[in-house]
Amino acid sequence: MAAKDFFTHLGSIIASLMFIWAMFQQYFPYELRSHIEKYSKRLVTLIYPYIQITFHEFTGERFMRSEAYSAIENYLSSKSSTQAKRLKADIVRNSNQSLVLSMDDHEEVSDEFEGIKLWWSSGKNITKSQVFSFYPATDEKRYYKLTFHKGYREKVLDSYLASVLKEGKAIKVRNRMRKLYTNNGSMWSHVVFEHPATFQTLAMEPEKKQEIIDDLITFSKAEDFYARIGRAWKRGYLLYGPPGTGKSTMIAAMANLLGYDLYDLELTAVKDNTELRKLLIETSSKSIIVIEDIDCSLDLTGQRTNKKKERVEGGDENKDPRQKLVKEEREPKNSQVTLSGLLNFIDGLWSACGGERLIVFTTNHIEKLDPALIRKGRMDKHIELSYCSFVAFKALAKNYLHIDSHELFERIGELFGEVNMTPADVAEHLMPKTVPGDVVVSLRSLIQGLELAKEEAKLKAEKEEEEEEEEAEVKSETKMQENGDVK
Ligand SMILES: Nc1ncnc2c1ncn2[C@@H]1O[C@H](COP(=O)(O)OP(=O)(O)OP(=O)(O)O)[C@@H](O)[C@H]1O
Ligand SMILES: [Mg+2]
Repeated sequence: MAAKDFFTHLGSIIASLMFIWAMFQQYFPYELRSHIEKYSKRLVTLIYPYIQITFHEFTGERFMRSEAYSAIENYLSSKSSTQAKRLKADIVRNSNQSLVLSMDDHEEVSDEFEGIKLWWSSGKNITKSQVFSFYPATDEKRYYKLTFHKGYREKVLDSYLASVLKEGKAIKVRNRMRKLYTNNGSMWSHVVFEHPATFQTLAMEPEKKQEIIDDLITFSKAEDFYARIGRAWKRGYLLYGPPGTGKSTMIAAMANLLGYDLYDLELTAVKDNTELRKLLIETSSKSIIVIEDIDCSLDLTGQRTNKKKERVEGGDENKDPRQKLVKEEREPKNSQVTLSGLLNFIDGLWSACGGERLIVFTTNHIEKLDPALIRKGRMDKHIELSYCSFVAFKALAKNYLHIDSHELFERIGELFGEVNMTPADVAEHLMPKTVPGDVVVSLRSLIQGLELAKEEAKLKAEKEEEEEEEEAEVKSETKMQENGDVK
């Protein structure tokens, strides 16, 4: 730091000398002047061993804010808050309305990158505008200046700056206000996405939860990997399980974990494959595209598609189903969204526009889906969300009641081994009752609920057994009658 300061002072002394020189240069002959200028510049670069790069806030068009400038601003915000003495504060319009600090003009912060020391300073040029302006601020041109030793030129230009821009953009994404898009026909409309669900509040087996979190984080950081292997940067998740087991909650938690936007795609409102493609191309990078209840949205189970084709083609069952799908693609534009249209989009034709995207399908009936739709590579990860286990219940109890253990847990544990209850139902019992926060009331209510469910399950099983017996009896009677007839 001291060395840099020394050279900075030396630089300003030389600059002052050059200023004096500029005032008196007219008294020297032209040739001598150009020689002196040339050698003085060389002298400056020789004795001033630092390189400076300036990033202006506005470049090119007057009102276009430089992307690099705002990325640097974000990148420096954490450093500024710890190092700078004078700070500027502003509120970011994100879901938390958080305060973002940046260094004030003419402040300096230092940074380190692979052992290299660098300095960032902020400043502004004030130009006196001759024209009367309603926007006097535009006459102040802010900039960030990066200073580093010339020995590190390549490293800084090749890797450091790229990493600053990348991290700056990532911080911006984390701070931005996220959106929930829904489609009305072929148009997206959006509202601010403010779902409080997180993976911490999601009740499921801890190992399974951790595996999903790791998978998501790995995906979000794997840009280079996807580029190298030549795959579109996307990943498909299929969430399946009974209603109320946390599929939609998990999607919100995913969006909150990664800071992505959500596109809730209502397939039934999409007219055809062309419209589907248009909608998907309009989705932004860093987003999760969700198709809920895929089995209900459309009859994408394959059977109907084939049946439809059979009608068109005269029911040739031996035909390769793939060929059928290709043909169906060429059907008139008024046709509904087809399985093949959806498969094409998952296969990455649409993702030529780049950027990371997750595609999430949810269903209550995985067995009803066409295997082509859910094979690996299309839906990379299949996640089963199931009935509440005792471990998941403990997570809910901690979240809802702030307790890790209780004497009633033993009985609850036993009941969870005997009866199925969805996390949504368990959560309902744990919601504050007449006396808010009364743990015993909530736990008793859950025990009652579980016992009732057990009773119902028992009655159902008995009924089913009876029906089976009756059926068996009817069958044996008909068989006897048949045998009697034959005789
Ligand atoms: N695993 C869970 N952890 C925490 N809360 C849960 C969990 N599962 C369900 N819930 C609670 O139950 C409610 C309903 O869950 P959710 O909407 O996520 O279910 P779903 O699986 O999407 O159901 P459906 O198949 O009907 O769409 C949520 O508001 C949430 O509070
Ligand atoms: Mg749901």
